[in-house]
Amino acid sequence: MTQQQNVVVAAEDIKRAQKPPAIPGGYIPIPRRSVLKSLEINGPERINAWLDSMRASSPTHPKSSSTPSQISQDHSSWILNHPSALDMFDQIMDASKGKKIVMFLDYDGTLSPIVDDPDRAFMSDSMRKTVRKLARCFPTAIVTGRCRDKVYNFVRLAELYYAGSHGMDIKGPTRTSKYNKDTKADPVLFQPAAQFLPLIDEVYQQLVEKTKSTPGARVENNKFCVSVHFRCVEEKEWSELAQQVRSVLKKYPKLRLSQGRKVLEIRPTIKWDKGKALEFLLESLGFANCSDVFPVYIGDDRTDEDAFKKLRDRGQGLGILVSKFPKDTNASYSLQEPTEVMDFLQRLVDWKKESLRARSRV
Ligand SMILES: O=P(O)(O)OC[C@H]1O[C@H](O[C@H]2O[C@H](CO)[C@@H](O)[C@H](O)[C@H]2O)[C@H](O)[C@@H](O)[C@@H]1O
Repeated sequence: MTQQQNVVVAAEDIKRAQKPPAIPGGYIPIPRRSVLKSLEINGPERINAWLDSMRASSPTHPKSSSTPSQISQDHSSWILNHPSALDMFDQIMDASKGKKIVMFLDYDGTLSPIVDDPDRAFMSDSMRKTVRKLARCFPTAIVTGRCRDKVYNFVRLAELYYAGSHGMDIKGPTRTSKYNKDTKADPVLFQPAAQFLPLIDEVYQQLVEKTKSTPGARVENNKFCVSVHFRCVEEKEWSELAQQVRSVLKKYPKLRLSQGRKVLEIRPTIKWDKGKALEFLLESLGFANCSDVFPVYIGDDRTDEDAFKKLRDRGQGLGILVSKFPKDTNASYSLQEPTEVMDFLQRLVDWKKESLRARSRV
C-alpha cells in the first residue's frame, strides 16, 4: 500500500480522506505508529497505567495540550491510515471478490450508542432490522464483553452466533438460516472458562461490597467476567475506585484485568479473547484453513483489538474501528459511530442483493 503517514491535508478533508490507500488483495497491512503499552508494572504506577489506558479507550475530546492545528494534523494523518469504510466501500468489496464474507460485530459502542446506564444500552429497531437483513446475506456473530443472555435480550435475533464474556461463552443460532440448515446437529456451544464460574461469582460479590462506598460505581456480572464501571463516578474518585478493584484482585492470581471504555474488566487468566473467539467461530462455520474467507470485524473498544490483530496475523479480511477520535489500533478502517455502522451494514446488504441479481441475469 502507499504509505501516507504524516501527510497534511486540508481541514475539509479531515472527516473523509480523499485519496485513501489502495487495497492489495485482502488485508491492508498498516504499520503501527506506537505499540500498545504493557501494563505489567507495580504499585501506584499500575493504577495510573490502568486509568490512562481506560481514558485512551474512551477519548471524549482531542488531547487538551494540542493546538487546533496539531489536532487537525493528527486527525488527518490518522484518517489517511484508517480511512472511512463507507468511503472505501467499493475497494473493500473488490478485495472480497471470490471470497465468503463473514461478519463479526461488537455490541456496545458499535451496534448501540454508549450510554450511562449499561442496562439501558438499547439497540434501535432500525439497527435490528439491518442486522437481521445482514444475517440473511452472511454468517453473522455478535462478539461482546457482555453476558451472552444479556446481549441476546438487547439484540433478539435468534439467527445469529453469540460470543459473550469476551468470547468465553459461545453459542450458535437457535433459529435455522441458510448457514445452519442441519437442525439435528447440536448448536455450537463453547465455554472455555466454565471452571471459573464460582470464582467469578465470588469476586463479583467482593467487588460490589468493596466499591459500594464510591458514589456512581457500578459492578456488572458478565458471567465469565466482571465489569467495574467508572462512567458515573467523578474523575477525582477514579484512583480510589481503581485501588478498591486492585485490593480485591490481588487475592485472585487466576484473574486478570483489562481496560475498556470507562470500565475495568476482570476475567480469567486463560489465553482466550475476542480474537480466539473469532477463529473458533470461523472453524465452526467450516472455514478452518480456508483462503477464500473474508472476515469483517467491527468494534470500538480495546478488547476488540485482539480480533483486529487476529485478522492482521491471518492476513484475511479486515478490521473496522468505530471511533470519532484517533486511537492506537490494529484496525484498517474507521467508522465514526453506530449510525455509520448501520449505513455500512446496509450497503453490504444492498451489494449482496445486487450481486445476486447480476448473477441471475447471466
Ligand atoms: O465488548 P462490548 O460489547 O463493547 O462490551 C464491553 C463493555 O460494554 C458495556 O459497557 C460499555 O457500554 C455501556 C453502555 O453504553 C457504558 O455505560 C460503559 O461505560 C461502557 O464501557 C458493558 O456494560 C460492559 O459490561 C462490557 O464489558
